[in-house]
Formats: sequence, C-alpha cells, structure tokens
Amino acid sequence: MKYRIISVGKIKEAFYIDGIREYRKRLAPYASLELVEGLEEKISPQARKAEIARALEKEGDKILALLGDRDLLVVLDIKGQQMTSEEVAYFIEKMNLSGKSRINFVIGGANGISSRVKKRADYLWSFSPLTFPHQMAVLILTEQLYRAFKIIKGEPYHK
Ligand SMILES: C[S@@+](CC[C@H](N)C(=O)[O-])C[C@H]1O[C@@H](n2cnc3c(N)ncnc32)[C@H](O)[C@@H]1O
Repeated sequence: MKYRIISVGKIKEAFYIDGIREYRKRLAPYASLELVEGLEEKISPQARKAEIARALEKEGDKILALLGDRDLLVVLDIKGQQMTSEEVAYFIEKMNLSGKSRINFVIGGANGISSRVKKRADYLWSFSPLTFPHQMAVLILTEQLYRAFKIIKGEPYHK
C-alpha cells in the first residue's frame, strides 16, 4: 500500500517543514509516503462567498483529478469521525486489506474542502473539535501515521 498526503495549501514555515521532514524520515522504513502540496487557488482576503465557493470547486477538481479507481480517500475534516491512535492503526490495517493500492489523506486550505471531495471520501477523519492551521494538520497527520505503524508493528514508542 502507498500513502499520499494531499495538502491544498503549501507548507511554508521552516518549523513545520522540519517537523514533517522528521516524521517522514521516521516513517520511511514502514511506508512510502508522498506529499503533494500547493493546489490552492489565489483569492483575495476580501473575497465574497461566491468567489470562495468557485475557488473551492477548482481546488476540488485538482484533488479529484489526482485520484483513480485504486485510490482510497480519507478527508481530514473537523466535523468528521474521531479515532484513538489504536483505532487509526486498526483503520490503516483494514484499508491495507481493501485491495486498493493507495490511501490519500486530503487536508484543506484556509476555506476547507469542497463538498464534492467529501462525497468521494471513504472516510472523514477529525483529529479533534479544535481547528488547526493546515500546516499543523499535516504535521499531526505524519506523527499519527508514524505512531500507527509503531502500534501495528508492536514496536515501542514514547507515549
Ligand atoms: C485552517 S483549516 C480549515 C478551516 C475551515 N474553516 C474548515 O472549516 O474546514 C485547514 C484544514 O486543516 C484540516 N484540519 C484542521 N483542523 C482539523 C481537525 N481538528 N481535524 C481534522 N482536520 C483538521 C482540515 O483538512 C482543514 O480543511
């Protein structure tokens, strides 16, 4: 199984870049994790609802264009289902038996994710009811994937 994070926004801040790089390095012995970023449509901070909606749809088109029949889609969504880290490990094991070839984790930009992408999702995953910046969501995701693989392999990891 391959794993791919699709982040609509770019990872720009050095401290996020460093943290994400570190967890991807730690993950490397367990899984191939690709990171696609920067699908964001440029809109002004004063953009009205209709312009935001159009941008979300264009971002949604770009995300959906990356997916084929053998792709599973997990959308990171504040209003999704919450899981413990053990449940994440079980979820990944179950997905690994699905017969598909890649799990895609999508993290939205400043305005979230289009409803068409959420409809295509196999799972909507919420880390917590708190809202995190997209870069932090990517960092949390890489750490939780690393933790999940340590649990799956029965290897120790500092609590
Ligand atoms: C700044 S947030 C977007 C906030 C936007 N107003 C919304 O409601 O989706 C950017 C992205 O980070 C991810 N994210 C932020 N907090 C999250 C959480 N608690 N659980 C899961 N994903 C989260 C989501 O993918 C979200 O689209």
